[in-house]
Amino acid sequence: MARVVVLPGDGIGPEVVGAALQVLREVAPDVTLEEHPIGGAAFEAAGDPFPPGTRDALAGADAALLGTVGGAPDSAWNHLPRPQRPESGLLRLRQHLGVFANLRPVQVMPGLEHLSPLRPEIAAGVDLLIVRELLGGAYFDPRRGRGEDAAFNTIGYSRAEIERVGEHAFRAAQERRGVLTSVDKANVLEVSELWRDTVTAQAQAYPRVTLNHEYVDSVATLLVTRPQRYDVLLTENLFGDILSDLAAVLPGSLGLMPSASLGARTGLYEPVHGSAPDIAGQGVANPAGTILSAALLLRYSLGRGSEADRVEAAVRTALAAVPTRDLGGTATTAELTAAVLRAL
Ligand SMILES: NC(=O)c1ccc[n+]([C@@H]2O[C@H](COP(=O)([O-])OP(=O)(O)OC[C@H]3O[C@@H](n4cnc5c(N)ncnc54)[C@H](O)[C@@H]3O)[C@@H](O)[C@H]2O)c1
Ligand SMILES: CC(C)[C@H](C(=O)O)[C@@H](O)C(=O)O
Ligand SMILES: [Mg+2]
Repeated sequence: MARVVVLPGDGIGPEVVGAALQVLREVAPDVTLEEHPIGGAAFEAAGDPFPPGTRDALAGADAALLGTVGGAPDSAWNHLPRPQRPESGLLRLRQHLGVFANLRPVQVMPGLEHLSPLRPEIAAGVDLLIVRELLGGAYFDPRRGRGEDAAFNTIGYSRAEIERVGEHAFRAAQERRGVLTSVDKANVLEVSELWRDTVTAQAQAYPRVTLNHEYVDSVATLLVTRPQRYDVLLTENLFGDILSDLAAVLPGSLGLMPSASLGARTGLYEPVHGSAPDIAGQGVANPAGTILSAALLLRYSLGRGSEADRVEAAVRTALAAVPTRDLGGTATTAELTAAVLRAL
């Protein structure tokens, strides 16, 4: 029987995960859901943002569903030694699982164009996928350091690291509209030169995919002015972090953005947004990104594509009927969740 490890985390994490669990229990009642602490909550409980108990629970699990980690700007957590901070717990979780390919789909769902702050002719029909490398680059490179008046980080990638995430992007493009845009800064960075060379060589194996290379600064503009030109975007870790928050403008809110992190037996599913300390505890967070992440979990880790389709359709219906506050509506977390459950 399938087993999913549930990691609510901090801030709005428990609120949005609570919503997704209601949906999962409805469409997949046979799946075992097991909650464990992560992030600041785990630091408070166990002195470690990724405690051994949570790590052990992941062994043999089919998937993990994560909420969010991290505190407000003035949180004491931000002054802990870096390995004890909530965000380090999340990075260690990703590394422990070995999930190097982070898929962040961005869709303006039919009938929900009005939720985008962009003009309808720009937003309508947008359906793109950001494939973000998740275990390399500046985030994990050991060549880093901080002195009193100087500090440095390094963006290092090996050909093998680029190839393995590239494979996910090429395969996704092949199954979609066949256009892959590799995002880099090859006009300035050597690491981007290697990225570009590697992806170009890989393209030989995917004759049905058209490969383009674009500079990340230019993509930042085109993503919100001409988003319909993109199908799959492949990018390194830090560029992908930034571009995926920017892409949230397209559907209308960070609260709508799901993600799937793949590459290992146990997939990790989490919304793209953070712990939103400004609205945490108020019951107004948009749970759609987490519910849609649960749909990705059903599709990719549990092989239940039809249930995933059902959940996605229900979210679309619910958002059209009762948009949450981040989308200009008034629905609370509970009201949107109830609407999703009704629409299933
Ligand atoms: N994956 C993660 O766990 C993750 C991701 C990003 C940031 N963080 C952490 O979260 C904390 C806050 O970061 P931040 O403020 O830069 O980013 P954030 O994504 O938490 O919030 C940015 C803005 O978007 C809003 N927002 C985000 N999610 C929403 C939702 N579901 N519904 C409605 N509104 C939503 C917030 O209210 C806020 O105004 C920090 O500690 C940061 O390190 C965690
Ligand atoms: C919280 C942080 C470590 C994380 C990241 O930078 O990967 C987040 O911003 C994300 O996008 O998932
Ligand atoms: Mg981010």
